[in-house]
Amino acid sequence: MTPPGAKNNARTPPSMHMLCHQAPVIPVLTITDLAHAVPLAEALVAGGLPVLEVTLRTPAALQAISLMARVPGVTIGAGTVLNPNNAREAHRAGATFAVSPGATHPLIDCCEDLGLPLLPGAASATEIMQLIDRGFDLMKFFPAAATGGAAALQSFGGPLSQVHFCPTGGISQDSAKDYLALPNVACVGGSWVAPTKMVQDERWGEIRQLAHLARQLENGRHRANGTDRHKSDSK
Ligand SMILES: O=C[C@H](O)COP(=O)(O)O
Ligand SMILES: CC(=O)C(=O)O
Repeated sequence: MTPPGAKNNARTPPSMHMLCHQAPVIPVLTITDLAHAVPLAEALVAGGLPVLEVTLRTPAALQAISLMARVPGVTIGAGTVLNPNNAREAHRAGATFAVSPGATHPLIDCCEDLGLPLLPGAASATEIMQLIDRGFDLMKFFPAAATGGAAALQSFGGPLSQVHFCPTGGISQDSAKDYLALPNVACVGGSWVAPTKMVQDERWGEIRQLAHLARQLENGRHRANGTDRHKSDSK
């Protein structure tokens, strides 16, 4: 239910749908060393994953977003956006979308004011319904594996079929297939394409390979979730 005082005009903008349909996987990145930001983004985009989420969990995150935003072909978003201040900082740094593990009305209102597309998180039918009330039809499902995985999303697809999801949390190259086969999954998010040790060791070629494998998950994506769908979303 929209509480008194909360604005009513938030919604999932068409651009957020388009981002989620650009590639089957959005890498979720936590950057500790700023020197890794650009080569990491280059490796991921070269492997076929152009939409990246940098979590605001490290002191380097905002500067990393600014640097990665300038890498050709990359669309950069901020993750772990928990409150209006996080949203404003991410927007100022150059993030073109925001991702949150949950959702609050102040965060939704702030992103709406900034014109910053938001992918809000939900993990239960009630949370999904509250976001539908705020106008959203595309959400993060977090923590995906721990909250019932693909089976839970399949069940939500019955009563809440108007909503599409980007499940994130505990997803691997293997389990991603089960999610992407569902008609209500737009894409999945995950850190497996940029493992911490591989980033620390600057093994960019291997990360590009992981991204390339993840891109191939496109082949098992549900037909309604292919690149054709976003054309109708953006009308
Ligand atoms: O906190 C979780 C991140 O959003 C991504 O989850 P993951 O590391 O399990 O892929
Ligand atoms: C986990 C998550 O949803 C985030 O960091 O944005």
